[in-house]
Amino acid sequence: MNMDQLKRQAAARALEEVRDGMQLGLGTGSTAKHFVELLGERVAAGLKVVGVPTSEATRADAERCGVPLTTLDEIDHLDITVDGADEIDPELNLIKGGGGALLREKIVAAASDRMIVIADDTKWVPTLGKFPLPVEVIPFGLGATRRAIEKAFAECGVSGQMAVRKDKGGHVFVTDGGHWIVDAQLGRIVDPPGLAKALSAIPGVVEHGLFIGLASSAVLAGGEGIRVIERRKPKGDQE
Ligand SMILES: O=C(CO)[C@H](O)[C@H](O)COP(=O)(O)O
Repeated sequence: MNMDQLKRQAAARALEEVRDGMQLGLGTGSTAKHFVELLGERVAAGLKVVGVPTSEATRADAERCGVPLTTLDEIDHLDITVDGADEIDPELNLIKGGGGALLREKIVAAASDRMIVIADDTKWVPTLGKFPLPVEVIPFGLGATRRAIEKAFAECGVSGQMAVRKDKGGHVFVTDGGHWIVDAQLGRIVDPPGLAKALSAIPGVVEHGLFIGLASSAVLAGGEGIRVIERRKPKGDQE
């Protein structure tokens, strides 16, 4: 089975949790796209759900697949968000933002009763950090923001090269919110909750790709089948 088939399997397993009448957060990326497509098939067969997309790309996919959409202004909570991840550790802390949608993804995940992470099992790591950590920043004052980020890294025992993300054409990548992303090659993040807190305190940092205490479960598809890992601590508990 190839990687894409594994991603689709994980998406199909998460879909089993969806019930009629649910309000769903729709993630971004190649794995989340499988979920939206499979959800669209269920909607065509009569399932009643509404979704909040985490990016303009997912909005377009959901519209194409016939999934009815709403916003977090029109509804007061989401039952489940299903989204991919770039890395998942045994505490179900995540690195997200490889697709650049981390800000909306975090807003949507935080508004959800449950967040189910779907991935092929190569995303499962003992320690976060091999995947470059995305930090979404305001372009104004970027030099000052970068220095503050470096200081936060040093205080949290990590260091590494930082680069402003570029698109395929070599232009600065601009997020759906109009911000830029700095990707930091940290290698090994020893204290993800501590680093998340330090980055969140920096003026100029809009959001970062550390998702701490947000995932309720992870569905990992691999050569030997599907593993579902449940978070031990309640949602929002960062200790
Ligand atoms: O965080 C994300 C987008 O901002 C994605 O969930 C993450 O990059 C995983 O993507 P994929 O499913 O394509 O591997």
